This record gives sequence, C-alpha cells and structure tokens, in this order.
Amino acid sequence: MPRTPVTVTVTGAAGQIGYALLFRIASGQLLGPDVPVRLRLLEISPALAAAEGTAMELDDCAFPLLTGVDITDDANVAFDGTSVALLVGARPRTKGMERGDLLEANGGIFKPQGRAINDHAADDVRVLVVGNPANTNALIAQAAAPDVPAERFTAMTRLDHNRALSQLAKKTGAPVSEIRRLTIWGNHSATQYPDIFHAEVAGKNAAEAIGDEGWLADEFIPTVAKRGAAIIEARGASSAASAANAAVDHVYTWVNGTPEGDWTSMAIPSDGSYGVPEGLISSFPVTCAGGSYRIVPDLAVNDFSRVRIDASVRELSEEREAVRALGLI
Ligand SMILES: NC(=O)c1ccc[n+]([C@@H]2O[C@H](COP(=O)([O-])OP(=O)(O)OC[C@H]3O[C@@H](n4cnc5c(N)ncnc54)[C@H](O)[C@@H]3O)[C@@H](O)[C@H]2O)c1
Ligand SMILES: O=C(O)C[C@H](O)C(=O)O
Repeated sequence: MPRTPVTVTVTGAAGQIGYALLFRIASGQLLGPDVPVRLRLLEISPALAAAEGTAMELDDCAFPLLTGVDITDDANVAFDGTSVALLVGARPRTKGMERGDLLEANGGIFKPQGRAINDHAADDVRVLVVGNPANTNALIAQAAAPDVPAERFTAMTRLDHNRALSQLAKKTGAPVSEIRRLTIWGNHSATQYPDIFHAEVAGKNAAEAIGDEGWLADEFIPTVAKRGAAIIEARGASSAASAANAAVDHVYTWVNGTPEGDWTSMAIPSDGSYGVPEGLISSFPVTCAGGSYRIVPDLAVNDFSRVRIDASVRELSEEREAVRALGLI
C-alpha cells in the first residue's frame, strides 16, 4: 500500500535557500526514496508570485514522490498537519541595525510561526530553524509552542559541521568519508567552536595526528567560524546551496539516524550537559536513532575547548536575555 504523504513546510520558500532546497525535498532526499511528500510553502505576500513560479518548476520535474504543493502567506495554513517544518525565512540584518533590532524583527516572524506550529502541526512535528540568528530564533518559536515537546525545536549547525569536515579533509589529505566524530559547539555565529579533539581521521585521533595547535587556533577554527562571512564576501549573497544541503542532512539524520560509531552536530535545547545552561538552544555532538537524538555523553573537555565552548554559550545566554527583555520568550 502506498505510504501516506508527509507534509513538509518550508518558510521563505521563494528565497535563495528555498530554491536550492525544495527540489531536493521533492526528489526524496530529505526523508528517503520511498516517502511521498506534500509541500507547503510559506512566503510573505509580495513573494507569493515568485513562490508560484517555483511551484511551476516543481510541477515540471514530475517528481514521483511529490503529491502536491500549497502556497500561502498564512502561517496557520502553512503548518496545518506539518511533520517537518523548515524555518528558513528570516529578517536579515541591514545597515544600521543593532543586534537588539534584529532579534526584535525576527521575533515578529518566529513567535507567530511557533504559535501556528503549536496550534496546527502534526503531533510528530520536527522543526529545524535555518533563518538567522538561528539558535535564538528557534528559542523564540519554541517558547511560543508550549504544547509541542521542547526537544522538537532545533537549529542548524550542520553547515558548520560539514565545513569543518571539508577543512579537516583538506589538511590531512584523507577523504571526508574517513573523518568521524567532529563536533560544533555553541552558536551558529563566529563564536562557534569546531572541536577536533575527539575527531578521528582514518581511525586515528585528529588532534594528535595533526599535532599543531597553532593551525587549530589560527586557521582551522577561524576558517570554519567565519566561512559564512567569507561566502557573502565572495558571492555577494549568503550561502544557499550548501545551506540547503545541510538542512537536508540535518533532517535526514534526525529521522534516519547517525551511522554506527559516528555522531553529528545539531543545535538543540540543552539539558545542562557540558555546562551549557538548561534550555539554551546550543550545538552539541549528538547521535540519532529511531527519530530521536541524544547528546553524546562523557566526552573529556580540555582547557582549550572549555574556554571556547564557554564563550559561544555566553553569547547564546546574552541573546536569550535580550529576547527575554523584549518579551519574546
Ligand atoms: N543556519 C545556517 O547555517 C544558515 C546558512 C545560510 C543562511 N542562513 C540564513 O537563512 C536565511 C535565509 O537565507 P536566504 O539566502 O534564503 O535568504 P533570502 O533573502 O534569499 O530569502 C528569504 C526569504 O524569506 C522570506 N520571508 C521573510 N519573512 C518571511 C516570513 N515572515 N514568512 C515567510 N517567509 C518570509 C522572504 O520573502 C525571502 O523570500 C537567512 O536568515 C540566512 O542568514 C542560515
Ligand atoms: O547568512 C549568514 O549570515 C551566513 C550564514 O549563516 C552561513 O553560515 O553561511
């Protein structure tokens, strides 16, 4: 018997990431090659025509797994019965905008969307926030959805994880497929900490095999943490295809599991592990199985890592205080 289609909602569907993402979802790469999907595209009214154009192109691909596409500017409609919510649309920082202004503008987007998820989504809804500042936008949406289990709200650091994998592969000459157990800790921002102390390259500890703390501190970490800015500088627009790819990876792994012996990085509500204050949506090393994730326990954290994890987590705490002061959580 054919499976019931899974409803997947994408916000900001007419944007750059949306354009790179929708075709991959419709082709089965998000949930698997045997899972039919129904897409719901949420956009602001002026962008509905562009979203219609993308929907025409989706039609023209004749994807066997795509059972329908709905386009709307109403969040209550967009999240009706949704099982996977990809929150991509956000208010970018523009000239003269302070961080508080940015958080407030995004509160105006993520609070109502969280409420709509709360009121209309399917019981098994899983939420991935991509729109920046992703961790704190996820916190805002989560706070507006008290009936949805808190752990269903996640934010994306898989792009940072993938960037770190590639940089490590370049440095060591090993293929990406031979690198395991990398971790991104903290915020999806320049304070994030890509940690290779538990990573393995072809079965050997990465930090020991490289044995060069200078490279780690002065090249690897800043390259990964500032890669988003470097792409904006080079392309004149923020990463889109790689961000869409990471969103597909994040959800696919969450639903289908991490490979044996490996883990991934996801920004998830902290349970207090590793000294990260409870409730902050911070990136951790996680394993996934049976549709759930679990923080990898009992990793040793050395002084080099501790100070960097703490710095990123401090930034997240400040963002949480700022949105609390604005009444957004
Ligand atoms: N977490 C990550 O790793 C990561 C990586 C890359 C980009 N991003 C972020 O993803 C976001 C989207 O990037 P993009 O390049 O697609 O931007 P974009 O400007 O091309 O597209 C954003 C779209 O969102 C729409 N939008 C705005 N407000 C909306 C609302 N209330 N409801 C629905 N849609 C709305 C806009 O109309 C626009 O079409 C940005 O915030 C960007 O910084 C995050
Ligand atoms: O959109 C941005 O500011 C950068 C983006 O988050 C990225 O990491 O590529």
